[in-house]
Amino acid sequence: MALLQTFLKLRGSAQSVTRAWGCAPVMVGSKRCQHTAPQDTCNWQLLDDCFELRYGGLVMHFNYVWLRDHCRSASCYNSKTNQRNLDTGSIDLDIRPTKTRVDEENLFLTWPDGHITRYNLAWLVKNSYEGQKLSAIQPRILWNSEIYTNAKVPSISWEKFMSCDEELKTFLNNFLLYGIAFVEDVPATIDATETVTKRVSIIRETIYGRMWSFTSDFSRGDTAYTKLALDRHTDTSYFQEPCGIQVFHCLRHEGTGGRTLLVDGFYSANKVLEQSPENFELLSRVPIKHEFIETLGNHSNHMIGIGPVLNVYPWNNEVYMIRYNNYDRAVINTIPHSVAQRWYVAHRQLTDELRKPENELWVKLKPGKVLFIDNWRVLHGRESFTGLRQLCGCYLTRDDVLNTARSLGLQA
Ligand SMILES: C[N+](C)(C)CCCC[C@H](N)C(=O)O
Ligand SMILES: O=C(O)CCC(=O)C(=O)O
Ligand SMILES: [Fe+2]
Repeated sequence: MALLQTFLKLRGSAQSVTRAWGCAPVMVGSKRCQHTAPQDTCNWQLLDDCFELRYGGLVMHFNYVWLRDHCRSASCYNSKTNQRNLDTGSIDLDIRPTKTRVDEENLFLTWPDGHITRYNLAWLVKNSYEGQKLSAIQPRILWNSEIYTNAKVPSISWEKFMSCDEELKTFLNNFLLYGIAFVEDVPATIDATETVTKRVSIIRETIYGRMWSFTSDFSRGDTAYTKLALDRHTDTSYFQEPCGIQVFHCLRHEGTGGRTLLVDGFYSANKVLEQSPENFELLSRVPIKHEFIETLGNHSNHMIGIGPVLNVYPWNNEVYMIRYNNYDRAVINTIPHSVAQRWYVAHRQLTDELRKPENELWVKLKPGKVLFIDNWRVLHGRESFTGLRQLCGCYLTRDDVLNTARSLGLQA
């Protein structure tokens, strides 16, 4: 759908696209393609190092080995298992097609051994680098407190959530768009929290257990197990793959304070990108370490995670994960002194953005209200509190949550 929109948006500008040809065309062709707009033609050229295709307002370049590798014929690709049969290692790296033909909907290439590949033109648009570059892997709505509040995202109630797939789909759609979502009226027990969680996906067991429930008893070597305030952070930044989703359910609180703070890390990252691309680049290129060291009675834990603060897809600069935990950030020894100052400046800019009061969403978690947080995107924190407060929850594996979303027809 998104691609189709891109496609439609760009089509009008096709005529104005100009480009200096990289190398002398060997062969050119042109075909009016009836299935789109009347004047939507598709032009192609066999260049020395790639096949150039102009179609649907895009100028696309396909490497020849790529084209051979992506043959979807029955002998090259098993469409029952969606797996490649073709041995990529057997393709001549200097391969070129011997014949090219285009009809209304398809491109046909004949290879030196006589094998013919048919590519649907819309498939090529969708799967081209140029097409991919224009669309987001994950469409999102970046938010500050006002944007999120004005969006009036509805909470889903437990009964409907458990019984109706459409409700689960709405919930996941909101979760993917905003990075947070709530289920209300859940029985205030660990079991019910587990049930509601399993409706979404598979629980990720960690050093904290599967389902956990904690109070301020300092049973683990971490500030979370106290009554102290916690500044905004992502959890398990010290895992090589930080947990994708965090679930919180406050089962009881007899006291004051203890509100939960939520901040959209991608909103702030985007501000850094807009204001200072160099700072964004530093935060996305320079790897740092996070660490968790804990000594329990007869057992100890030492976790280390290495990666940049901002993890981005290099082809479109889309952020897909933020690691931000000033408590758990380890000694920095992965940055040469010549870069350290600039990195701290960049980190400060991101910190300033994350700390702007207008970016803070404060919620008081009450028994019955289960919060799902995208731990790769939305930072959480808490206000200090008094009295007995019991919080339960768990982590989810990200791949499996996205899998559920895709199975319901969502883009994830
Ligand atoms: C959620 N639970 C209480 C189980 C664990 C808390 C882990 C806290 C740790 N500093 C981190 O940020 O990962
Ligand atoms: O107590 C809270 O509200 C959250 C503490 C925390 O950051 C955590 O458990 O990960
Ligand atoms: Fe946390």
